[in-house]
Amino acid sequence: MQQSQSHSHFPSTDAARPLVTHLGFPRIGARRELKQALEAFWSGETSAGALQDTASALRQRHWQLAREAGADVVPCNDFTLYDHVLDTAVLFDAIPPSHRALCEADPLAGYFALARGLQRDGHDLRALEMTKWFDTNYHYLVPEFAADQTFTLRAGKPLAELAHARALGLEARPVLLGPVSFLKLGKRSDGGCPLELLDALLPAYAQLLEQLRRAGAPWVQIDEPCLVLDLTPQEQAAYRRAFAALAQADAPQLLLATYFGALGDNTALVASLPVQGLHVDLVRAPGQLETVLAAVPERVALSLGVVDGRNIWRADLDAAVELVKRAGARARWIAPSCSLLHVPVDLQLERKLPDRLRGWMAYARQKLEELRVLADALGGDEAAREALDIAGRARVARLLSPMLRNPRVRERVEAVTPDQSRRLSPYPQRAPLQAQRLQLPTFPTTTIGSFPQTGAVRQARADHRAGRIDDGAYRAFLEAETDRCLLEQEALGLDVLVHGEFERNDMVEYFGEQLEGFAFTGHGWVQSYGSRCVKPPVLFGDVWRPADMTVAWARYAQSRTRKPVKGMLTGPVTILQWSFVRDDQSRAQTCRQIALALREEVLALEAAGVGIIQIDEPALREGLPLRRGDWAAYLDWAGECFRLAANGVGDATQIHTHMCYAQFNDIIESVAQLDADVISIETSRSRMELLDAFARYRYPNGIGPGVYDIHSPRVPCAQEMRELLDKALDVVPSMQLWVNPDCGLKTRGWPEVRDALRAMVQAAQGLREAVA
Ligand SMILES: Nc1nc2c(c(=O)[nH]1)N[C@@H](CNc1ccc(C(=O)N[C@@H](CCC(=O)N[C@@H](CCC(=O)N[C@@H](CCC(=O)O)C(=O)O)C(=O)O)C(=O)O)cc1)CN2
Ligand code: MET
Ligand SMILES: [Zn+2]
Repeated sequence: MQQSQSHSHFPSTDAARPLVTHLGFPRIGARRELKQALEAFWSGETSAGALQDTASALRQRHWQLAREAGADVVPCNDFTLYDHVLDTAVLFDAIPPSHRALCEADPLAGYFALARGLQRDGHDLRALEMTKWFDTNYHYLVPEFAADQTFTLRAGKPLAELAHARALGLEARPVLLGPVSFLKLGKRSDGGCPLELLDALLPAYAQLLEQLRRAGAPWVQIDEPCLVLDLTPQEQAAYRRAFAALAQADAPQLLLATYFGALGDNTALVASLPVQGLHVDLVRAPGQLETVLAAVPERVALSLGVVDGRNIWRADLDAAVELVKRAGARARWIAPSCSLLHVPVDLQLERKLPDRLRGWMAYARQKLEELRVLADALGGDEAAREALDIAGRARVARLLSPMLRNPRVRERVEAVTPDQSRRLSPYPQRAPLQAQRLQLPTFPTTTIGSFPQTGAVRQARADHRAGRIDDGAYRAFLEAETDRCLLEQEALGLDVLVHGEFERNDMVEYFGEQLEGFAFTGHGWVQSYGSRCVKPPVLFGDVWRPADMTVAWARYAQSRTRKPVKGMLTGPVTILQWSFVRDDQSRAQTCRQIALALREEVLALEAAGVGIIQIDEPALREGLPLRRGDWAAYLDWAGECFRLAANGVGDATQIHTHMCYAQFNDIIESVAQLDADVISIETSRSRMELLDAFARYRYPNGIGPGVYDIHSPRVPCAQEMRELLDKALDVVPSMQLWVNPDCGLKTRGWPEVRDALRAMVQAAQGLREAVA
C-alpha cells in the first residue's frame, strides 16, 4: 500500500507512542442505567444494595469499555452517585450542621438529602444550592462551609474505587477535585471568602494523597479547572501554598488537570507548581501549547487534550498530530480536552441518525478510539495512518457538504437591520398599554411554563413514537392534559396561565426537532444533574423554520380559558448553548440564524392573538466566556440575538423571559438591556442573594424572583415564600414585582405542585392585603 502524501512526515520506525488516557467518563450509562437505579431507590422500590451494585457494575463496564477502545490508563473516582463536587464535600466532611446528624446516622440518606433536600420521617432539610459547572450544562452542588469549618478525611470512596480497579488488573489514576477549585466553587455561610479555609483543608488532602499512594496509585489526577479563570493575586498565592503543602506529603505523582480554556496569565503560576504532570486543553486553546512548552519545566510530563470533550464531531486528527509532534517527547499522554462527562457514551447505539451524519460524529467511546488511532500513528503503525486518512476525508466531507448551507438563510442574516432588534417604544410607554390589555392585579402570580411530566405523559409520547398510538390519539391525550392543567391553575387562582408544555420532550430538543439544520439522536444522553439527563440536538447546518412550531398549542390553550395564557418559546442563545453545535462557523453566526427562525415564531404567535410571549433564556449566563476579557463581545451578540427574536412585536404584546441556574450579578446590565417586559429568575436556593444586583442596578422592568425551589421535592409554606417576597420588596418597587417559582415544574409531582402553588398564591394574596 502506498503511503499517503499527507502523512509522509511521520517518523518511520519506533517513534515515541504517547499513552492514551482520559480525565473522566460519563457515569449515567449508555442506557441511563444509573438514572433508573437512582430513581428506583429514591421511590423505595429497591434497596441501597441494589443501587450500589448498579454503580459498581457501571464503573467496571466503563473501565473495560475505555480499555477496549484504547485507553492505556483510566481514571477512577470519576464516578459519582450524584455529583463529584458533593462527593468532595463529603470526602472532607464539609457538611452543613443541619444535615450532620442524618449524614452520621445514614450516610447514603444524608448524601441524597444534601443533593435533593428531604421532607419525610420528621426531617425538613434543604438541598444545597445547585449551579452551573463552568460554561457547561452540567450542574454541581455548591458546598457550604462554616466560617470555622474543619475538615476530616473520609477516604472510603476513592480508596474503594481504586481497589476495585486494581483488582481488575487496571492501572487506575484516582481523580480528585483540587483544593483551590473545591473551595472556590463553594461558599461560606457567613459570606466570607472560602479560600481562607485552605490551611485547614490541606492536611486532609495530604493525608488522602498518602493513603492513595499506599493503596498503590502511582499517579493522582488533581482537577483544577479554576486555573483557566481570571485569578486574583490572593487566589494565585493560594495555588502556590496548596501545591507546596501537597508536595510535602508522601504523595503519588500529581497530574494537575486544567480544562475549558487557556492557562493564559496563569501559565507562569502553573509552571512554578511542584507537580509531575500537567494536562492542558488544546481544543479550546490550541495556541497555548507553545507558551506551555516554553514555560513549564522539562521534568513535567504533559497530557495533551487534543480531542473535544465538549462536542460530538470527529476530531481533526491531522491538526492533533501536529500538536502532539510539536510537544515531542514531552507528550506522555494524549486525552480528550476535558472529562467525557459532557458527551454521550456510544455512537454505535444510534439507529435513527442518517448514516451521513453518523459518519461525522464521535461519542465518548469513539473519541477514545480516535486517540488510539492517533497514538498508534504517532508510534509508527501503518494501519493507523490509513485510519487517519479516512478520518481526515470524513471531516472534509462534512465541511464541504451541501447539507450545511442554505443560501436563503445566509441572505436573511445579512439583511438584518439594527431597528429589528428594538421595541417600538420604551418600557414606560409599553407598560400601560399592556396593563390595560391584561388587567392583572398587583403581584401577579404565574408559573414558568412546564407542569409535571408524569409517567403517563412520557408513556404516551413513547407510545406515539413507537406507533402504538396514532397522531389523533396522541393529540387528544395532550389536549386532555392541557385542559386539566388549565383547570388546576384556575382553581389555584393563578393570574397568568401556561399550557403546561406536555407536548415537549425537552425545551431545546422539541425546537430542534421542528427546525431545519438540526438532527436528533436516540441515545445522545448527557447528565444535567443527578438522575436528570438531556439529549442535545445536533445542530449541523443552516437553521430555518419550515412551519409554525408552537402556535397551535398556544391557540388551543387560550381557547380553553378567559385568563391570559403565555406563549412559550426557548430563546436562541439557549437553543445554541444546549445543542451540539457545528464548529465550522462562529457561534454568533449560528445563533443569528436561530434568532431569525424564532422571530418568525414570535410574530406568528402575536398574529394568533397571544398577548404574552415568554422566551426562556436559562443558558444566557452559562454561555458567558470564562475570561472577563471575552464577556463584552459575547454579551453583545447574545443580547442582539435575543432582541432580534423578541422585539419585533407591538407595544401591547408583553414579552417575558426566564433565567435560572446561575449567578446573574455580573451580567445584570446586559439582562436589563434585553428589554423584556418581565423577567422571572431563579433566586430561592440562594435566598434572594441575587436581588442585590437588581437593587444596585435598579432593574427597570417587571421582575419575578423565584420564591420556591423546584429542584427539590420539599414544599415550602406560604410564610417562607412571604418572607422571600418581603425581602424582594426591599429592592423591587411593588408595581414591578411578580410572584412565581424558580423554574418550570416538569420534574415535580402533582401533589407537591398543588401544595406549593397554593402556598404561593396565598403568599401573594397576603402581600396584596398587607400593602393595600
Ligand atoms: N436541554 C435542557 N437543558 C437544561 C434544562 C432543560 O430543561 N433542558 N433544564 C436545566 C436542567 N434541568 C433539567 C430538568 C429536567 C430534565 C429531565 O427531566 N430530563 C428527562 C429527559 C427529558 C426527555 O427528553 N424526555 C423524553 C424521553 C423520555 C424517556 O426517557 N423516554 C424513554 C421511553 C419512555 C418511557 O417508556 O418511559 C426512553 O427513551 O428510553 C420525553 O419526555 O419524551 C430525564 O432525565 O428523565 C433535564 C434537565 C438546565 N439544562
Ligand atoms: N419554560 C421552561 C419550563 O418551564 C423553562 C425552563 S428553564 C430551564 O420548563
Ligand atoms: Zn428555568
